[in-house]
Amino acid sequence: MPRDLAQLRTEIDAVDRELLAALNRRAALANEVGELKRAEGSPVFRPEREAQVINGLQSLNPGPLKADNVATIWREIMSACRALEAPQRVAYLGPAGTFSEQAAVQFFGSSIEHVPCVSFDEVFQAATAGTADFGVVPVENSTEGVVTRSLDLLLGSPLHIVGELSLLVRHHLLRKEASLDGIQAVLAHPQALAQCQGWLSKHLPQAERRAVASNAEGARLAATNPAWAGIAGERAGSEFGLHIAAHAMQDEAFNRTRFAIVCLPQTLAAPQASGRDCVSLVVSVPNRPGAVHDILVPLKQHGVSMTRFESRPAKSGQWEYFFFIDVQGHPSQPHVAAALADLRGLCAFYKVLGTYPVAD
Ligand SMILES: O=C(O)C(=O)C[C@]1(C(=O)O)C=C[C@@H](O)C=C1
Repeated sequence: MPRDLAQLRTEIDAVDRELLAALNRRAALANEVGELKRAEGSPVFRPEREAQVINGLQSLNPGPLKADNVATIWREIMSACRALEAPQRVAYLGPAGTFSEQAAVQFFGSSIEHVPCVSFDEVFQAATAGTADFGVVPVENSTEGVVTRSLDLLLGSPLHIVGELSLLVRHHLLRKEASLDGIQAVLAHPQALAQCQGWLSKHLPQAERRAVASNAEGARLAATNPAWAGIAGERAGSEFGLHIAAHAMQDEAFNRTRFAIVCLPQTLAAPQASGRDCVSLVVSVPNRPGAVHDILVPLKQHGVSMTRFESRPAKSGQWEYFFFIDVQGHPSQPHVAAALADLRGLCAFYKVLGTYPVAD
């Protein structure tokens, strides 16, 4: 005879009790790990170990839970265990509801201490001064290209990149009404205004476009005036009690933003090779013909793929540039180490920004 709803729920309750007991045994073990780490002064967050745990469980998973669910659930379990070892403070461009906050939670899980900042500069300052353990900053958008301020800050900062995350960014038009009627101004971060410019020109050609410090700030202001709308994600909409007047109005359906996770070198050693890694560098070359071409030759000679090549003015007034380069691989691989050593010899300035596993 098939079991009825009450019987099934009784069984679910029993399984939940087993899960609760098992999770608390796990948390107690993590507490002990935390004591060991405190005694030896080593970092709490070990992304390569967390990746191993998730990959191991996914390969053992008999279903019906999907592999993605296994990853999401264990990311949260490990986030909670990590927080027992020591709270991890993560700085990002706030206020609550920004895509940067979403990226922070997606990378670290939700058991973090939030350090919302008013600018990317403040995110770098917080992580450098030690008021945050990590910073999360956008570095590139698939529609608008590089986030120049983040690159400029990376160049001059002691922080290094220890991870990245690629977030699907869906912008919604948020306001106190669910319609487009009577909107006089649209308030958002300049990046979001740029990512939605086609839609705005078509649907709200008369509305003023007003740049504000963050999308969540635009949403917060839109909640104070019915003639204003913000552009932000769902998180900001629910944070400020706004309606979605237009859904996913970004010009590119698959609009993604890449975020870098940064910290001081002593907070986290460069991750060991994961098998799918990347080295981010910033270099400058002597001002002579062919110098840019020359730095690419070692990569070709040693068979190393370059996945990014971005230039930023050196701000010397001399038409000199810094080049932000990402190459595939890990310095523990001899061909990568050889290519980087040769490249370094050709540069007037050479700085490794970080070695980390690439995001999906
Ligand atoms: O294995 C460790 O080093 C732990 O601290 C345990 C644990 C976990 O919960 O599995 C928690 C935090 C680390 O980032 C990695 C894993």
